[in-house]
Amino acid sequence: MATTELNLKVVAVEVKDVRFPTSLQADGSDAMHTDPDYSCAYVTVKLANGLEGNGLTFTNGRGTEVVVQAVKSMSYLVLGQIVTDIYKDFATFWRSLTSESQMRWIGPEKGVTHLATAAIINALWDLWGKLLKKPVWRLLADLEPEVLLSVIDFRYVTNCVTKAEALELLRQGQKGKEDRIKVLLEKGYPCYTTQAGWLGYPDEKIRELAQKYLDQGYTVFKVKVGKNLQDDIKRCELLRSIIGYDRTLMVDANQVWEVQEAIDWMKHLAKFKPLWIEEPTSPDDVLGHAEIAKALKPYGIAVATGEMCCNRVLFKQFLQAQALEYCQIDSARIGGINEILSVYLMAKKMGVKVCPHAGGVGLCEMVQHLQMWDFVALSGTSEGRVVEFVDQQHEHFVDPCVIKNAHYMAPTSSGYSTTMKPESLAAYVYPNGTEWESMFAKGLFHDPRK
Ligand SMILES: C[C@H](O)[C@@H](O)CC(=O)C(=O)O
Ligand SMILES: [Mg+2]
Repeated sequence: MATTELNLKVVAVEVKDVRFPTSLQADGSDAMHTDPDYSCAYVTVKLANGLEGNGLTFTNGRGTEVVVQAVKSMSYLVLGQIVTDIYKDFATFWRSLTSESQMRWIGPEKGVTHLATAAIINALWDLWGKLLKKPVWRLLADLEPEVLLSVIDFRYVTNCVTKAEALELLRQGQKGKEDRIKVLLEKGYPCYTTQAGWLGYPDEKIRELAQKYLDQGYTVFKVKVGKNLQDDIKRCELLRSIIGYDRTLMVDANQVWEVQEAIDWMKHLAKFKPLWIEEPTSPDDVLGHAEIAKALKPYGIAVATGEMCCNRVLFKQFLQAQALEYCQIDSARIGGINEILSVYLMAKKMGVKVCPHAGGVGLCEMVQHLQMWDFVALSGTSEGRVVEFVDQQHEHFVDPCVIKNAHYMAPTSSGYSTTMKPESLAAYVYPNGTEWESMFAKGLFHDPRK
């Protein structure tokens, strides 16, 4: 083996359980997840030459330990590989993770194994960007359409989009690409905020935050609903009184309702003119979402979902059944970029707008790259599209997302913006991090080691 190849050998795959005590302030709370501790399984893939790729999947508190174990169980598939061999036939490598004969049984392609896949795959994309010295959005945009397609496993989606159709869509996307890159570098990509709308926040905090983000130039806001109708009405009234009716409001129920309940509840909130109801019911209920979408159409309310959609197959069904009008891909739930690209391609073919989810550790950092690639090289537009922005945990990243005038600025550093600061890892690794030790000592959380 040549020395260059040996330098590119994966010599270690490490995973850390990293947690933040967000439940203390009800940050990130919704009707279903009332006390989330924003967390991640943080993966580092190390090459013999010392270069490292970092990837993560978003989790909530205790669930992290299960994902960490899944990453450990799958890491043998990455260890010892020459990383450039992976990139030469990335779709095959991706399938080797998702179809590993024994691990597959506890998925397949969903839940913990798929979250672990996402963390590993995200680390490999970060590494690819670092090797080529490009931010991932640019790496994706620079790949020839044929090469880009070679990373995608089309198994199970060819009755929605074939490889040949995908190639055509990508070729179309090449037209005007350089101009759009210029626009992106200058203006960035539009975002909305959920920060003023967490369910556990008192009214005064909502008022303050809504005003703060309004003053910063935000025109699109999302608020959590679904626990108590009278409270929802009060919260929507409050937000509308601050942002007015010229700006956009969305509501998010995080899966708490039955199908009919969702329809009835939303009729009461229709007067607040929400653009969409997000996750009205179970994330697996394609036909239920279709029923809700049909019933709420006359009220001008669209259905958005996807942050807990488990894989490309379910996204395909949502699209085929016209069960969503806004497709909310999540950068860390389905199997990483390779699979997410197939969802973008299906959404493009079906004429559905992608408005990514980003409430969680590192999700804003990653998802900006994907939506920027879409703007530059696939959909060719940001019209009617917006990426979520949640102002949490960015300070722990080496290359955090940058927002100006309610737009994500295009990242310029190499990689996927997923590298966390060593001092943050030392403080928040669970349960031995210095911050956790101090919170246990203060009695704020139970120490699991006792
Ligand atoms: C538990 C998470 O904070 C969730 O509420 C995020 C979410 O639904 C969103 O950002 O949308
Ligand atoms: Mg949501």
